[in-house]
Amino acid sequence: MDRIRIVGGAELNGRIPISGAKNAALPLMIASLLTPETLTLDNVPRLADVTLLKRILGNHGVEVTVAGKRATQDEFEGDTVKLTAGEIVDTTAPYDLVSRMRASFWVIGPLLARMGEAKVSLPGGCAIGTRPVDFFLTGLKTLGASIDIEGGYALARAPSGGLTGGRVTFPKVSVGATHVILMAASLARGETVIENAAREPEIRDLADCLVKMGARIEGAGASTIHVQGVPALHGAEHSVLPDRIETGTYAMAVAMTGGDILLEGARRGLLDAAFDVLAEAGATVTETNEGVRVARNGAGISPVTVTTAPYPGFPTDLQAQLMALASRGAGRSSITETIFENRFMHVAELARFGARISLDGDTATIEGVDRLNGAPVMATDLRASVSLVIAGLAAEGETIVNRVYHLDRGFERLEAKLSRCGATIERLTG
Ligand SMILES: CC(=O)N[C@H]1[C@@H](OP(=O)(O)OP(=O)(O)OC[C@H]2O[C@@H](n3ccc(=O)[nH]c3=O)[C@H](O)[C@@H]2O)O[C@H](CO)[C@@H](O)[C@@H]1O
Ligand SMILES: C=C(OP(=O)(O)O)C(=O)O
Repeated sequence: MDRIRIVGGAELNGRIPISGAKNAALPLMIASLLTPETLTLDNVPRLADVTLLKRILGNHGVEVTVAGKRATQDEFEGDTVKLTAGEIVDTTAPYDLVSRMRASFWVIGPLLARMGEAKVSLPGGCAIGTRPVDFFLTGLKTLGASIDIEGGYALARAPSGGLTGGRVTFPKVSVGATHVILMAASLARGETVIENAAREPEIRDLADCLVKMGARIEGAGASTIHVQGVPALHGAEHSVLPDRIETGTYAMAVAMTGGDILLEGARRGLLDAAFDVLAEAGATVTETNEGVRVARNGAGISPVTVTTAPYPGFPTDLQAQLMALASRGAGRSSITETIFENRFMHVAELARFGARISLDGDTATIEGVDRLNGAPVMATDLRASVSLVIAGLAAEGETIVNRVYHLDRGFERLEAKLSRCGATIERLTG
């Protein structure tokens, strides 16, 4: 099993290219199931989750071709992926594939809308909470579907005339359920109104692509979305938006190690809440026409008080990375996690570096320390893993991060991106 070895203590200086967003690429690829024509996606990141989704879509009959753009190892441009679901050959998404990635459950929306049926295993994904799918199922029922849970699968059927529009009001903001109802409603008869919709930029990105495919959607990016269903969608070309979580992660890294990094292609406006917190912590954040520049020179890290929230609030997917940063703060920080009930697995691992963190319910209190010391640590989920990398970069001495397959789900060529900025970081294979 691969591990990552880091020798910490160096500042980060230089440029880090930001990849296409995992959490946009996945629903965009799934949207290819809605049309028999070709959907061409540009700027698709090379990630384990993308590879797995290609397999899942292939199982349904989607032809996937990839045209990589990189001629040399130093080029970080994303892939162009063409997806053609000419014929859906299988409406079942099996357990062994779906259990490995939460987003694979989302095929239920387009399969049901286009084929009138879907049998999809209940999902897996990062172990950060119970993560039920009740909002998806209630929402699809509102569009007329019947749903049974049998043998660990959701069996969904549309009425004989297909799905019909309806008013879907989510009790709580859900990114995945918003993606799924958006896709299903695009091919339903009549109007669907989605209330308390997620406002994450990845929702807007999916909606923009669906509109290029012929969907009629208004309000994506706001809490109420109106969809007028159309009988069929067609092919389109779309470029995946930059990854705001990757952006925030490298921004936290340089805020922690010190130095000056240009996050190429990043957009500040996708991540205002996190950049505001970084500025409060002592980093300088400047938007340029090439991306976002983050620097911390000389000054220490100020403590912060942060609560995670749905967009435009501070993202839960940056909570672990912020905790790593706060562990070196000059004083007491407080971080409250409101999205997932079990997203503190990194606390025990950060303690191995000498971080002083105590937990009380959904709130972590972090007493900043003057130095962290490198240690062997274990990655537990995607964002927790990268918080350990950040801590390792700032710690004195050697850190070994075990179970790095979590990192490969969401961070493209992490070691290459960091080592070109002065970090001592390498992958130990086998
Ligand atoms: C692939 C992808 O885009 N993953 C992101 C997506 O996950 P995901 O779409 O799974 O997260 P949701 O927004 O659905 O989850 C938000 C909350 O709603 C709850 N819930 C959700 C659905 C449901 O049917 N019932 C229910 O109770 C969840 O357990 C959680 O407490 O948004 C999360 C919140 O920003 C991010 O951390 C993930 O990185
Ligand atoms: C939690 C995440 O992914 P998933 O929803 O696929 O588990 C994530 O991207 O941080």
